[in-house]
Amino acid sequence: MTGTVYKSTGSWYTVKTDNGKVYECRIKGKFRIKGIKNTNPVSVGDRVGFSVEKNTEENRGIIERIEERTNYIIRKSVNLSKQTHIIASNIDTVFLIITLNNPPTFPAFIDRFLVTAEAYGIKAVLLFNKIDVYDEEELLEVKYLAALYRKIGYECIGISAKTGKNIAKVKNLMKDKVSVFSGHSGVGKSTLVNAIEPGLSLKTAEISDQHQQGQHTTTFAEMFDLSFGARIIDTPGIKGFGVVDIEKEELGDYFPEFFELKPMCKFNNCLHINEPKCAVKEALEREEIAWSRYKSYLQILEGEEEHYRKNNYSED
Ligand SMILES: Nc1nc2c(ncn2[C@@H]2O[C@H](COP(=O)(O)OP(=O)(O)OP(=O)(O)O)[C@@H](O)[C@H]2O)c(=O)[nH]1
Ligand SMILES: [Zn+2]
Repeated sequence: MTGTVYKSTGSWYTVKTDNGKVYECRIKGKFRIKGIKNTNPVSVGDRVGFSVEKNTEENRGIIERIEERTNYIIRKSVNLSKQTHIIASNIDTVFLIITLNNPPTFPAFIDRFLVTAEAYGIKAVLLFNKIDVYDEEELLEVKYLAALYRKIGYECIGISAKTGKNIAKVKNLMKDKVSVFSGHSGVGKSTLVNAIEPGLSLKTAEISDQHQQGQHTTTFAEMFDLSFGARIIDTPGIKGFGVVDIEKEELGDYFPEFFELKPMCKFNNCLHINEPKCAVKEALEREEIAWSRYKSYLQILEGEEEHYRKNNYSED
């Protein structure tokens, strides 16, 4: 039998077949995937092959194999074993919910999030929430930001989880896909999920300082079926949508508008800092690339973790 892992509690995995039949499965013996040093061999979102256990309670199974993952998001282990914990796998879209204020979501944070999504190979969509309360000036800022990120290739939608504005568009993007919702605490994740699927309440967690990641919370990701053929993975207690180690040389590749220009840089290993004839810096001077993006790039490159709570627009 084959199915998808909907829930994992450490030793038991809830697996749903394509016909909707649910099995509680275990793993037999040491079950390891080659090349991955992780604490959990099977994660929510995995497609698995399993056998139904005979002579036991009904709907029990043993997982025998995992299909290759298209992607997965991770958390570093809290102890120093250098192991990683796979939070979830096979994600189609990750939605970042953004508000200008109450709470503020700064471009540096958005950029860090997008870099992570690029590194993971997951499509990212930006949702600007609470547009019902913005004044004209704030709406202009949303428009500006949306235009900035659309130009790079990211889908952007202004929404109101409260009034229902553009929620149908979000649902459309989610149909037949597996989605994850992220954003700071208070941006409206719970309200949005409830607008999308009334009655479903998730324990959606804040994306927060990576410094707080050490504060271990023993909660587990879980996948939910929605009424319109979409699926959501809820990641409660997981601070951050994961941490990826990115080499300095590859960071620019996760800024799509930089990556596109890289072949035109004089040096093929150009870091776009002080190198001569750098196509990225030239585009920056012509204002074809946003300065806020370049600032975020330099900050990530320098490993300045603190900056994502500051506003890269302010003149400093
Ligand atoms: N005006 C307005 N308020 C909203 C909207 N969406 C959410 N809110 C309000 O924003 C506050 C926070 O919303 P939540 O849905 O609890 O935010 P959350 O992201 O789930 O927060 P955490 O659970 O802390 O992660 C609540 O008071 C909501 O009523 C919106 O579109 N417009
Ligand atoms: Zn360059």
